[in-house]
Amino acid sequence: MDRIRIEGGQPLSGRIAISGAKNACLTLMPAALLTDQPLMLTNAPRLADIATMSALLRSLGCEIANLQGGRVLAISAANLTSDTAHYDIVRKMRASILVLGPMLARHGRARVSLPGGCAIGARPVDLHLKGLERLGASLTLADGYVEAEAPGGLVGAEVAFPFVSVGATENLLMAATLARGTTVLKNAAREPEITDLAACLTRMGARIEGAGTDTVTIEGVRSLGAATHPVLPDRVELGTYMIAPAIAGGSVVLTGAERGLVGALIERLEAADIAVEDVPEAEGGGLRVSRRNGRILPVEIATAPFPGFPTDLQAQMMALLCLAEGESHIDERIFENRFMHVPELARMGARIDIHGGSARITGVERLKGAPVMATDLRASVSLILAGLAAEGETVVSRVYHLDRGYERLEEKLGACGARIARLSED
Ligand SMILES: CC(=O)N[C@H]1[C@@H](OP(=O)(O)OP(=O)(O)OC[C@H]2O[C@@H](n3ccc(=O)[nH]c3=O)[C@H](O)[C@@H]2O)O[C@H](CO)[C@@H](O)[C@@H]1O
Ligand SMILES: C=C(OP(=O)(O)O)C(=O)O
Repeated sequence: MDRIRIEGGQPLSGRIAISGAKNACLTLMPAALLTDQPLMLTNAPRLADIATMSALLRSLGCEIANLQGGRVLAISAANLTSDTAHYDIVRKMRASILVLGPMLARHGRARVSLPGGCAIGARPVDLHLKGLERLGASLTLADGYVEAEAPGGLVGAEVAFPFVSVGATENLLMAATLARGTTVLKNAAREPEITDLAACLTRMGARIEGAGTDTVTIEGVRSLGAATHPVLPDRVELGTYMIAPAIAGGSVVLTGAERGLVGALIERLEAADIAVEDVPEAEGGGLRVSRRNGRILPVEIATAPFPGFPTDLQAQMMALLCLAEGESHIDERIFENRFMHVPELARMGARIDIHGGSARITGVERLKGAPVMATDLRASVSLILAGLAAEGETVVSRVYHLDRGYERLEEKLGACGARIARLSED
């Protein structure tokens, strides 16, 4: 298993190009199941999770061509050969559940393994299932699989989510594009990935209004067609690399970055006395993030659905606040067990107390390098960030978690002066 070694204490300077969004691509790929015409996704990230979604779609009979070294995915679901998403793939990645809505909408039948819990929480999919039932699907559970049927096709309905779910909104949005009549999704997620999915579905011929607000209306159409769609920039990768110069010192320009994707992060970084500036288009555009002289200021954070502070940046922000002058607080309100990075950060000298979903972080003057273990995707990258600032050597093991969501991480940070290397082992 590969490990990543970091020699900390190097201020960063340079440019980092932001890749296409993992979480957008993971919902755009299953959208291809809605049509027998090709869907071409440009600006796709090259990540383990994308390979897993490709494997899942291929297991259903999709043909996928990786063009331009995987930057462009050409997906055809013209000849589906299976209606079953098997456990051995689904267990690797929860986003696999996103094939359920599109398969059911186009074929009136789908069998998808239930994903099961994961490190950051139980993560049930009840909202996905109840929503599809509202559209007329009949669902049964057998052998750990959801068996879904709608032989006469799905029928539009009002679906009011009791709380915001990104995945359930995506599954229902896709399913509703081919349902008979009008579907109204209430209390829908407003994440940029939802807006991107709606834009792609619209290019394919879907009729959608209100994406990006909490009420989305979909007029079902008989069929969808071919489209080419660029995957939006990855706001979690962007946010992670914005925190890198904040914690390590220096100044980094993030290209392909959009302020609107990370508004809540920018607001908290500025409160912590980190400078975030727009780079003029004439100079290539993007955002410049710089550490000011002196200590980081402590801040209060509560994670929330978009446009609130994203749970996917909570661990990275906690790493930064370990070095603040004073006491910060973080409330994790989306997932019940998303503090696995805390004991690892503590091994590097951080002072963090956890009470339920709340963390109190008492800033220390410096962190010290240590061998640490990655437990999930964002927890792993918070250890990389801490390692950039720490004195001495940090070695992060189990980096396969990182490879799910960060493309060429060592290269991107190394180009800005970080002393970071992958230790490959067979
Ligand atoms: C592939 C992808 O896009 N993953 C993102 C997506 O995950 P995902 O779509 O799984 O997250 P949700 O927004 O659905 O989850 C929000 C909360 O609702 C709960 N819940 C969700 C569905 C359901 O049927 N029942 C239920 O109880 C979850 O356990 C969680 O506590 O949004 C999360 C919240 O922004 C991000 O952290 C993930 O990176
Ligand atoms: C939690 C994440 O992904 P997933 O929903 O695929 O587990 C993430 O991207 O941080």
